[in-house]
Amino acid sequence: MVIKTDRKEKQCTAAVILAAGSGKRMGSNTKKQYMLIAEKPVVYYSLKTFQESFVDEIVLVVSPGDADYCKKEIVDKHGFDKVRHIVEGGRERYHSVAIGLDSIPSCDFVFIHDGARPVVTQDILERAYICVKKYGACVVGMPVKDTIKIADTEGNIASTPDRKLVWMIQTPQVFSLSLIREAYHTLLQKEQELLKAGISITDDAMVVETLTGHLVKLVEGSYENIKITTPEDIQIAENFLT
Ligand SMILES: Nc1ccn([C@@H]2O[C@H](COP(=O)(O)OP(=O)(O)OP(=O)(O)O)[C@@H](O)[C@H]2O)c(=O)n1
Ligand SMILES: C[C@](O)(CO)[C@H](O)COP(=O)(O)O
Repeated sequence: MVIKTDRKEKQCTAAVILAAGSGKRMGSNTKKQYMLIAEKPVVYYSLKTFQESFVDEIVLVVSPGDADYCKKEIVDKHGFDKVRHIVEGGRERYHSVAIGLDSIPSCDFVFIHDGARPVVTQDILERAYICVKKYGACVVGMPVKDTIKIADTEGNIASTPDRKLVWMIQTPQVFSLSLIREAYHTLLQKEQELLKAGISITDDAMVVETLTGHLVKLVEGSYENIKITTPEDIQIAENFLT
């Protein structure tokens, strides 16, 4: 006899948190992921949010030479026991993502998140998770508030896209693990070809859009979910976090 139940198996969810950037635009001696906001390093905040979420395990990607510091001073110190691997990233963000993806054991979904976005919230993670279970590929973002112009190479306005269709893209970017692994595998195979064509890969959605036929759904993030990029962002994030 077969007994039907409505109970679904819990699906395994992993996160890759990226902290292997060099922070050139911040122009600080301390890498921006370790700069302090309310006495805690920037990357602490995303790790805390993921640690306290439904996500099962975390891979933290750091710059070469930073793993011991991160383990002792951030991960162990704050009891972030969902961090199962701390790995060294690569030259570009997409190299770091590919390395992070390689460290995840078998899981159903993966959240890829910039450690430089400390104001990510549980609500954002929940919305992204609902989306990815339905669509397999979802990125967090917000509709733009300003009018956006596309410029030509001389600094003149070339066109004005319809603002209703323009979003600024944030992280997390969330995918079925098999889809994003396949997309990144293809990216690394075609990297030279893409570079020659002048295509720069700045987010994970782009890897899926460009190299698979899979649609990527937009999910509402928050205007507070900023990426710490330049010095004034530290104070802005501190205002949101305290
Ligand atoms: N090779 C790289 C480059 C970036 N990142 C991470 O990707 C996120 C977004 O990158 P960005 O803001 O551009 O960080 P940086 O590369 O550090 O900054 P910049 O571009 O100003 O040098 C950050 O959490 C950063 O640590 C990474 O893990 N590996
Ligand atoms: C992925 C991203 O956060 C989306 O806005 C962003 O593209 C990463 O920043 P980078 O400066 O392009 O590395």
